[in-house]
Amino acid sequence: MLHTRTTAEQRRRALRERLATGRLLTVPGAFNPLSARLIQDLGFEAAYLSGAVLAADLGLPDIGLTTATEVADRARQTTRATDLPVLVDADTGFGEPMNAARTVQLMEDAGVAGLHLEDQVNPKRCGHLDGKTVTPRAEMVRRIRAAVDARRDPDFLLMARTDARAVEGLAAAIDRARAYVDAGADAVFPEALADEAEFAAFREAVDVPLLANMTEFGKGPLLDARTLQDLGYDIALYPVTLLRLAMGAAEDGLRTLAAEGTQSALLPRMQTRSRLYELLGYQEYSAFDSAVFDFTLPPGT
Ligand SMILES: C[C@](O)(C(=O)O)[C@H](CC(=O)O)C(=O)O
Ligand SMILES: [Mg+2]
Repeated sequence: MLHTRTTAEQRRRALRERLATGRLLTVPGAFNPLSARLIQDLGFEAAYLSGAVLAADLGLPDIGLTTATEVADRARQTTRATDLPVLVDADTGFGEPMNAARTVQLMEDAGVAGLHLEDQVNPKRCGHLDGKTVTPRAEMVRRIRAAVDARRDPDFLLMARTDARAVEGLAAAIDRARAYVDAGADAVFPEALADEAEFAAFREAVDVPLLANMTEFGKGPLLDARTLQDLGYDIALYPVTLLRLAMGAAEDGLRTLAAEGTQSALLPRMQTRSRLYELLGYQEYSAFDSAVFDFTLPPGT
């Protein structure tokens, strides 16, 4: 019902154990808490909270306008709706290394399983935009060390993202990733790699779990799960996929409604009331106390 069944510690452990299997973990981004539940219901084993999606959800571009507490609030809402481990996009850590430290504790308190911090300067921008600027390597190392020191649950996953590929080239990005691992990062997110050979080079050079960002309409190729598994990647991330699908469907639907004056033609594309109720667990609430409410649904709804 209202509650989930696992603790934050159990989910963090589950994510660690899942990563240790060496099998590719496919992680879709939830665009709201309900979609996190859908991700769980369809058998995925982790969900992502994207900075780009949260910003877009608020009608903002992904240029560092959202705050640590806004992200933590959404994270808490999300972890209440699913038992899956949730990985959170913590951008640059929202300021100085001490802000990154506070961000780690906020996210631990929000029940998430891990986060990634990137080496862009503040304010950051989407990793697939041009004109990014990265911090000096030593600054990012301080950011990571501060995050590691702040972490209270050793299973909380701290992932370092480097945006250096697009700024300083592949070799520099790899050097940075190694330095970030030495500083205590548990996993690495190499952003905006150009092709499969670059994915392979990164794998060759770095010893910790690696995340492949399969975001659409970006700078990199969309590699399928088999290819990523063969390349030795650990996480395939689909950060904005569900939002793009949902917004595409919403836009089409609005056009149809405006043109036809009724939504009737759209019904086959809609999630039905019964499917929504199934996802929300209505039956369980009703079984708990049918005096509170009961319901029957007409067939086909
Ligand atoms: C992964 C990412 O950081 C995100 O916020 O989801 C974005 C995704 C995107 O803008 O497509 C990024 O790659 O910077
Ligand atoms: Mg982001």
